[in-house]
Amino acid sequence: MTLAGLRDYLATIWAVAGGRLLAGVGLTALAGLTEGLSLVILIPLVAIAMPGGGSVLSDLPLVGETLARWSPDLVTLLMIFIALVVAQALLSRAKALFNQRTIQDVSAQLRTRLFESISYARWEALHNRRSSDLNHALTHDIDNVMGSIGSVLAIVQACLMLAIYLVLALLISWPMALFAFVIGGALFLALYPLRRRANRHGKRLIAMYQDQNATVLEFIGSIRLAKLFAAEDRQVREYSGNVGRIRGAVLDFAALSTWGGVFFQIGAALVAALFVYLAIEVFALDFARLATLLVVFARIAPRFSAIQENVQTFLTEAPAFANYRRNADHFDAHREEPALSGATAPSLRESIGLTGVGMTYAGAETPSLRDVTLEIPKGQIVAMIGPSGSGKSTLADIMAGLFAPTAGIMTIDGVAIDAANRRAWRSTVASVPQESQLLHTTLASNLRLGNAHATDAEIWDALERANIAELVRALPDGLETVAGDRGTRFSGGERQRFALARALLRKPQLLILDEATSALDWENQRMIVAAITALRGELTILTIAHRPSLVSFADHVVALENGRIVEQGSYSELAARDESKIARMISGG
Ligand SMILES: Nc1ncnc2c1ncn2[C@@H]1O[C@H](COP(=O)(O)OP(=O)(O)OP(=O)(O)O)[C@@H](O)[C@H]1O
Repeated sequence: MTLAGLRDYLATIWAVAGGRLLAGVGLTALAGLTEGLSLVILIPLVAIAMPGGGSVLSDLPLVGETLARWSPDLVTLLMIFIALVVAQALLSRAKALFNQRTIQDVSAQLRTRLFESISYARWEALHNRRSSDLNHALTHDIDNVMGSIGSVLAIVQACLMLAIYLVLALLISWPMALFAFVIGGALFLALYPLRRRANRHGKRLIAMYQDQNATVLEFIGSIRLAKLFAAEDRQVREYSGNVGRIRGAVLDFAALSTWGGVFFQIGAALVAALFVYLAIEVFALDFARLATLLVVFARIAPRFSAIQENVQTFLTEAPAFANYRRNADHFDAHREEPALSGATAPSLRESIGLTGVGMTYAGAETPSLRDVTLEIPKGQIVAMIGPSGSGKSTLADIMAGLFAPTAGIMTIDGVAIDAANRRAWRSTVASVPQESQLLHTTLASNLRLGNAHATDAEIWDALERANIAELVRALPDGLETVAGDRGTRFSGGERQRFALARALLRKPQLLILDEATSALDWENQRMIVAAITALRGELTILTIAHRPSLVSFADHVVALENGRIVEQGSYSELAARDESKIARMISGG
């Protein structure tokens, strides 16, 4: 993580949880103090048990004389001890809750913020991204950032506790305290190369999890395909290979990171042995102080290793914040402005115009559309035909306001569709794609995706128009029937008719059917065509089709080839011309 990255990381946490962080530090300090005092109380306790212990008390710096004068009895000391431990336990609990809330708040904010950035990004910035990478960014990356915040809090708090213990230890015996801290610090620094290597391993692991995530998502999306091609073996091999690599990497990581603990434990034991030797042989420390110092250091050692472990976790997990930042910035830079402002969609009263429209996809060498000029009067049904790859879907996406063309303009009654009103225009367009999906919820909720405020009467009207009302009426749960995962409860033709009903509920200014009937049998095609034909004059419709039966009802037919319009006219006019595309389609050429 670069310095600027670290500053950004800390500033982000501070912006969400600034005040609470300070309160957390305050609670930690209080908990540390009470814990420290509950240890110091050991000195008078041990002193009471020792003959002539009074002199031990009066030798203590700062509080010695007061304690010696007060000379508390055993029961009082024990009660103070218990009170301190109770206070410390309650303070530690409050601190843990504070920490958890800070972590959850930051994570909720980062997740929502990234989700928003992705949701409002222009389609150009999204359509080529692997969905598994987006999933990874929203789940694993943020989980890692949460983990790293937990370690930052733990590091800050452990440092604070160390400072408190250091003061206590200095009060008890400053030469011994200095000795222990210098050696402890040196041990910590000596383990730096180990931490660096662990960090590199951590980064490798993140990349592997990302790969695994992609494999799983692709697998789930293509189970049917794998079955059809009997390619389960390949998928299982790919997955198990990935799992095996992750297993190896995690074990390597564990082998490496656990060495830190081993070295630290051995180092701490050596230091403790040396410490006891020096305390007895060189500094001739009394038993009460030696025992208390040993207890204090016994508490300090785990804190040092906690810092060591948390620094390691931080270095492994904090790079995810850089990923988060890169993604959020990328999608923000492609934000569809003004996504949330009140830009209104141009209203279609006369015609949709395309003038010299061209489209070259990012990274593509040749344009997918060139110089398309077309006028679609309101209320007309326009059919688009052309071979595969001729640019039909690209043109439909531009007309739906999903993409901005890279050349030329699209107008509604002469008003240009641009960055400012493209999203508003899109919200008045409805599309029925080649294969419609339904969400795993009730039919009513699925249909209301088209129009959240649609009344039941409007829903039934749309179902009638889409030729599917009868089927819904026959279902025991009617509109409350759950569609099943991706709508598998219904056939492809039924799903298409639900999708058409959903599109109609939107009362769109333009309805786009992108090969909406191509996957259907004759009966289902007939039903959809009947539904579309009944909308003539009422809606402006763009339909993309391969078969003549699916364009014969159109008012106007446009043929595309290699991204250009090569022919257009009325169906009957084109059908009558021997050499026309339509004539060739009808004769099966
Ligand atoms: N995201 C993309 N990046 C690069 N090239 C693309 C992208 N999407 C489509 N293309 C290319 O643009 C051309 C037009 O594609 P498009 O999907 O519009 O054709 P189509 O006529 O709808 O084809 P089909 O009938 O097979 O669906 C094709 O050559 C395709 O490879």
